[in-house]
Amino acid sequence: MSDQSDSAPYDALLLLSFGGPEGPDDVVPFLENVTRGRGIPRERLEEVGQHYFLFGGVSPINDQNRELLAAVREDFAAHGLDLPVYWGNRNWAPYLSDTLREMATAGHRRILVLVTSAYASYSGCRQYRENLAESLALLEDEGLPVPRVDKLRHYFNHPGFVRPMVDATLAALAELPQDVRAGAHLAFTTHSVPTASADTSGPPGQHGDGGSYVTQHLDVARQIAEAVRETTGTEHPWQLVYQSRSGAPHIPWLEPDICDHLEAAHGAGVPAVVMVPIGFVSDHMEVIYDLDTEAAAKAAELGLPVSRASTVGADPRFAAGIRELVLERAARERGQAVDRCALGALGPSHDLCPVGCCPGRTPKPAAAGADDPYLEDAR
Ligand SMILES: CC1=C(CCC(=O)O)c2cc3nc(cc4[nH]c(cc5[nH]c(cc1n2)c(C)c5CCC(=O)O)c(CCC(=O)O)c4C)C(CCC(=O)O)=C3C
Ligand SMILES: [Fe+2]
Repeated sequence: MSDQSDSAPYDALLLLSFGGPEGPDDVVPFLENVTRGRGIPRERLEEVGQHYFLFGGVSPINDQNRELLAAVREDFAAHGLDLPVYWGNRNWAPYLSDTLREMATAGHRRILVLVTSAYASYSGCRQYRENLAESLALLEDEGLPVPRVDKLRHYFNHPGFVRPMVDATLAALAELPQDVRAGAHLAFTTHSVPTASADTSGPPGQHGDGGSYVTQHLDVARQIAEAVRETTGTEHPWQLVYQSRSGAPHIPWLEPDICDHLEAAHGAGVPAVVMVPIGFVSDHMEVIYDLDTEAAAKAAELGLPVSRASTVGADPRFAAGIRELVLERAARERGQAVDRCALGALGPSHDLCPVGCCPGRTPKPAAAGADDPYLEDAR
């Protein structure tokens, strides 16, 4: 076993997230940051801006990341792990490049990165790796030392992620009226992405038919449904569905959408649905608008009872899982053999994204993978 407090060779952990607006004046510039060069129709942007304005122009995501940071720091301290934890975002302050500059200036040279997305996909993995490469290039231009960055493996099947989601699903089931509870179906939801992007998610050997993105979500959904059956003694039929689609209508994205699914379920006589947003790690805007507002309104219109499971957020078990993943990776970087904890059928994910993992539409340099331009030593 690895030393419980040895995170060497790493000297810092970086929480890397999406970012969100913190007031009405932030909404438009935030959306411009998100959609720069991504060809999202103008009407969709105006509509999404309204989602934020409905909540006073504030996304809950930044506060949720502050809570996660606090939980991770608390967990590290309680376990004698002396590793500073920083936070940077792709689309809003604190911006990744500012945080990395601060880290490099503070003397950090080996940085481990945790992204707030548990799965393989361009948006949830490679795009963050591109953001890291861009920020490192900026440091280089500024004449600052360029730290080496590594990214933690995908944690979708780590108990620190799965166990809180099981409990959240049980709690959401318990919220349903008793007379419809036993017949409830589970709708596991995640962000829709273009099918072309899903099909090329994960390492090249896993491309095709939804790629790693869909396979990994199905693995989590199956585990949660199975754990719920073991606990309640009731088998709840389940399906993986999608939400938050944003592309132009002629481009195929993963389907069915949660709202269409609710309508179909109601039409088929399903008495209630529990929505389980396994695709997200906190109850941010995609959850509180797309599920709690839009899908809930659809369900109310249909007269279909629904409830929604919470995401892991700052659950102490998630923080503990992050510590375990940090210690695991540190030990492996030191050349030590360690247990690599993973539930479900897929096994622990790769440490280093191989060449061709989750490609974008236009090739860009990406850090923290086999094709990292800043990786001097062959690994
Ligand atoms: C896979 C995935 C995740 C999960 C993994 C992860 O967490 O990273 C995710 C998370 C999030 N997405 C978020 C917000 C947005 N995503 C957008 C647009 C898009 N997302 C995409 C994918 C994903 N997105 C894609 C393929 C697009 C199309 C444009 C493009 O190809 O890039 C847009 C533009 C407007 C629109 O919705 O069309 C917004 C505002 C927020 C913040 C919420 C908050 O503020 O609380 C979060 C956490
Ligand atoms: Fe998104």
